[in-house]
Amino acid sequence: MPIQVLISDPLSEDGIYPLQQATNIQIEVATGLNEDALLEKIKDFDALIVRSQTQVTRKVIEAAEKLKMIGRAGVGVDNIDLEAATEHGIIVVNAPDGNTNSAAEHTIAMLTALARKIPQAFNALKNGIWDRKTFIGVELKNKTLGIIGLGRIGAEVAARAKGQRMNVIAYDPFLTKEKAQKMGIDFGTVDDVIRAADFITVHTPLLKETKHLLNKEAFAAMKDGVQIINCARGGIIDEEALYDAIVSGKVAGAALDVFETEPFLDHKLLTLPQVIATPHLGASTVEAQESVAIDVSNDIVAFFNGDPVRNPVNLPSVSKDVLSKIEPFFDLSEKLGVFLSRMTNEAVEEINIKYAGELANYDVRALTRNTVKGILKRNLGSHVNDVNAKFMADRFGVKVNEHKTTTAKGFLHLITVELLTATTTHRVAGTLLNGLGARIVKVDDYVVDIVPEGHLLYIEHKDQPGAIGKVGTLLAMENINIATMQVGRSAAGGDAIMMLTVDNVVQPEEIERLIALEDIFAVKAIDL
Ligand SMILES: NC(=O)C1=CN([C@@H]2O[C@H](COP(=O)(O)OP(=O)(O)OC[C@H]3O[C@@H](n4cnc5c(N)ncnc54)[C@H](O)[C@@H]3O)[C@@H](O)[C@H]2O)C=CC1
Ligand SMILES: O=C(O)C(=O)COP(=O)(O)O
Repeated sequence: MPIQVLISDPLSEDGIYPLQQATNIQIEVATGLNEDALLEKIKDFDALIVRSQTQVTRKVIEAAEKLKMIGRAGVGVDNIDLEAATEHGIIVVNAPDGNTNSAAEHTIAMLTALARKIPQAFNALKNGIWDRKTFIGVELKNKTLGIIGLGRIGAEVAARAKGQRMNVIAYDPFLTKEKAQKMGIDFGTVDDVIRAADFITVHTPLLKETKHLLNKEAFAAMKDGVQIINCARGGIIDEEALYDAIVSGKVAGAALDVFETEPFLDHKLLTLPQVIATPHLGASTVEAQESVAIDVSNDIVAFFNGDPVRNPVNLPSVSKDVLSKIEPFFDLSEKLGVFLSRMTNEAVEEINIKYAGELANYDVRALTRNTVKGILKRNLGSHVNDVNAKFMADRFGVKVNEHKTTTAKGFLHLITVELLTATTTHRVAGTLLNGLGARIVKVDDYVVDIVPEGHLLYIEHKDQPGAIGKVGTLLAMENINIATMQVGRSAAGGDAIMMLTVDNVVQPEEIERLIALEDIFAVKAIDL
């Protein structure tokens, strides 16, 4: 029986030739299916290829009895329930490089069209109006382009904007001063970018952290007359806030390719003359479509031939033997990474992971990948997983070192993770206690005993009478219940930390209030 591949979104005919040539593969193209039709159809297929339209929900995955692989002919996998796919052992691959150029070119096209009001002028002309007054534009030269998210596409946009003689300022959690200097651009925080830019373009994935990154407050902080471009994902910009900012005159224009809900029709943003829009066309070129289709097709052929795939998004790859020894540490190793990632906002330069005790006898690379994933996922979200964690670290120039020693100072096993940035080093150690489960036993130089679960608060403070009380009182005022609390100090009257487990998520404004307390130096909320 040949391998059945369903293509449920429009794909380049030329790009799928690797599938057409494979003698063991049969292809069916069925685009525009609604969920019910897809639920029915998917039952018979071994592989599914999609673009951004098809919503590969948990329900679809659960109905896909034979499905072993999903190919995303493009970058964003936010239309695929990765967790469900992984749970069901379905490998997801994407094509992260094939449409970079097209998306960057589309962004520049939108930027230029926006600055010179080309769509509006063309529209008027089509309607028989020869109007040379209304459509006065602005030059790009010497203007500042703010880029939020300097990955593949963001970096290409930066290079092209420099060609337009624009100044570029960017923010990306992986952007360091050296990298920025090499690219001939400025770098700063999101706030710096927002305040400095005449045009702002976003190129991040849509994540919890990037959802409504450009919101009411962000628009208020921008220059008057700023112009906005979104060719990344709907939802990074709060569409309501954008509408208000345009109507109030704060934002002079916006060019949108992607929307919170697609298709994007009958929306009030489209009634504004300052808004130009395309229907998610960033990757819609002959070249990009051929390239992404070739990439996923090759990966599908490779996978069903038992060969390694090039662009796995969620592929687990641990031998059964090793798995039985290290599996109990999977959750802990990732949580140590997540914990550390919350302790600094600076670009990560190096990660050292030390396995002490019995663990040192095993191949722990899968745990290392898990920890690295835990660290990187703060900024990469679903773009990073155990399979591509090491690759992502390499891509962002983050060194990952694994160390082993058979002595674990009183513990049967101990995993110590160290995270280095340009100016700071943070360390956290964890273990599994026989019958008691996972514990974090050290944070920097402080000995602790924390169950790595729920909502944690890490607070640096001065060892001073009343410091703990102030924190307790403020949290009580905010109606946040403290479940557990531990303190550690370097010396009496010196630096100290509090580690609290609380019953609710601590909101950013509550953190601000804690930081404002006397003798409190740093507060980090860590959700595990
Ligand atoms: N309109 C379209 O048709 C297309 C849209 N896209 C979308 O463009 C986006 C970017 O794609 P790529 O550049 O290929 O991805 P990438 O993974 O190479 O780059 C994303 C960058 O965003 C950064 N980032 C993550 N969180 C951030 C935050 N909070 N603030 C600032 N930066 C943050 C990451 O560090 C990374 O460098 C994706 O959402 C993708 O789906 C991609 C292709 C076509
Ligand atoms: O690659 C991406 O992330 C895109 O947004 C492109 O989407 P599309 O394949 O054109 O539906």
